[in-house]
Amino acid sequence: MAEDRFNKNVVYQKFIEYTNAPFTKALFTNKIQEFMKKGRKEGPLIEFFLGFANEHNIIPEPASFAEEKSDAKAEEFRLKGNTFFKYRKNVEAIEEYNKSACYAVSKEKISLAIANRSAVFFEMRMFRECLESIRMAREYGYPEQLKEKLDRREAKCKEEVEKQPPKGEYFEPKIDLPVNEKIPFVAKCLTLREDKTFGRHIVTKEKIPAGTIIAIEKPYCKILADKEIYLRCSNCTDDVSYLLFPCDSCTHTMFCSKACQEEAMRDFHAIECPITGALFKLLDMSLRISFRLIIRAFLTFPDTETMAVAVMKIEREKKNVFSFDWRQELTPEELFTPINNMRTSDVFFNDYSSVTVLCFTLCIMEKLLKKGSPVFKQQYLPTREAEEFLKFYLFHKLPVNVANNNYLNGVMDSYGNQYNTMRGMACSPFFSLINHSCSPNVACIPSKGAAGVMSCIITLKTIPAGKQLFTSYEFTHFYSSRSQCVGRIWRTAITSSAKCVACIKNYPRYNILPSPNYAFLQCLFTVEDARKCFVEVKDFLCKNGHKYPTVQLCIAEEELKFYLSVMCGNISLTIREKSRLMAQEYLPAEN
Ligand SMILES: C[S@@+](CC[C@H](N)C(=O)[O-])C[C@H]1O[C@@H](n2cnc3c(N)ncnc32)[C@H](O)[C@@H]1O
Repeated sequence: MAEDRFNKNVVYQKFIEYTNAPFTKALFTNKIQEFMKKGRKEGPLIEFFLGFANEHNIIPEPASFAEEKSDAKAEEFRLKGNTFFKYRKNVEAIEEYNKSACYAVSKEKISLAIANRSAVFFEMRMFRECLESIRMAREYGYPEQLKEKLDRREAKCKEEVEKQPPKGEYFEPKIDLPVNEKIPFVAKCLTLREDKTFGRHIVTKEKIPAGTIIAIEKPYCKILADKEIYLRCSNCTDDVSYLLFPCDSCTHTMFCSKACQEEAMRDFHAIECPITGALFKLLDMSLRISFRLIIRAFLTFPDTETMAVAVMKIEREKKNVFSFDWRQELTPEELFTPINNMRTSDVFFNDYSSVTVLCFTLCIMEKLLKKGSPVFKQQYLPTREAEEFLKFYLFHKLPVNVANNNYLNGVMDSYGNQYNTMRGMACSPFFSLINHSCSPNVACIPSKGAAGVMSCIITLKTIPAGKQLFTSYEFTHFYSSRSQCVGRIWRTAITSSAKCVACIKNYPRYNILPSPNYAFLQCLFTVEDARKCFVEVKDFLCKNGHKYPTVQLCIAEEELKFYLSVMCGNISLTIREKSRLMAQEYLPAEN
């Protein structure tokens, strides 16, 4: 993805050059200061930035990022996949084959790519997955003259499946405490409070022991990490690379079922499809989920005028997740209400660089929607007033959206790096009410439920009655320094006066966990092993929590998340394959 990073930088780099050049810097500073002084009239500021971007031709046309499907390109990716496969780089091979299917125009090329994918699953001894890919290759019209090869693979696969134990069941977490009557996905003892220091926040009315599952929530919106787009379903984010088939129109989107494809079309993809190339090249993951939240906001309403009126009412009423009875089916507008009413600190708008980045991002997104997505333009931008509304909505909601997302998958490796295991980001109405601390007492682990990926919230520490819940938005004190907490204005907008106990008490930094590499060990644990370890670690945290912070307790908190993650089947193909190779190298042969 180095190429993508470069492209993202090209646009931002151009802006940054102007921001730092003496003459334009003075111009920018002047405009931003004016905005800060004059009771925050954002109109002139937005117009200034949009005019500037236009005049200096900073943002390329969205169409220039579009990548046409082409059988020739598809063949290139398939051959690249073959090379990876030859050198046993299996996950990379699957990625290339899926990419090949995405770029292919003809059904035959799609079927060839998918048939090659089945060969990789065979090699990885994932026979059930291999059979799924064979079935799909046939559906796409695998050529008759090559049929024999596929038939042979299928027959061998069926033999192997017979020999394999049935697929292990994953643990479907349940809330460990009595649940809120009206919000069955949240424990009853959790309640919403609000004050000047913390804004809205969640407090427990009763003591909760460490290792307790306190909420299991369906995210309102999710997005895949860049590196996952040819390995996971764009809609449900599940790790089902053997089931993926391409979007009919764009080259960056795959689905695992017709149901997911339809849901994605309804929720975001009809708008995003013509600009997927630009989205990946211009926006990082946290901005992409913010963009998707904007799209979902519009799609909640038939037109911009209706939306503008509804948003005013929604903001006046200030409803949140606790304002609804979730036992009933909520309307799209009701589901959207707590999301629209998410908040971030106002200090964001007092910071020169945050406002500058916000304005750059607004310019990019406005252009993507206005020039790149005909469906959006036709439905939501028919008049000047509608265009104005979009700009204001972007300006006010982008900082909020960015501050209210969380990573999906938080198991760190031994260097405190969670990117290895990251599937993407999510935004959920209840979890977005939990404030940040570098010494968190809760964490969110993705789990699988009947309705797709869920955010499972678990306590890491015993929380006394009356105390607030905190999660870590980025790093904890044991991986990173204090300055990384208070300095993260763009993401959290936390002022130095905000109460983060780890920062106030200057909790120590331990840096590295002792295990060789957590992420890659996941596969060596069975669900049963993980469950046993989970109980032991939970017990350790409950008995020793009062001694916090110690290195053992910090490790135990990471372990708790790790074991729950294994129990929930949160093991990506990349990690599974790395663990398989590690096991081949280090463990005695089976026979
Ligand atoms: C995910 S929301 C948390 C809920 C938020 N307090 C509210 O009122 O909706 C993130 C925002 O909460 C605020 N926040 C988060 N952690 C905080 C803390 N430790 N102290 C004070 N404010 C915090 C910041 O404004 C941040 O942008």
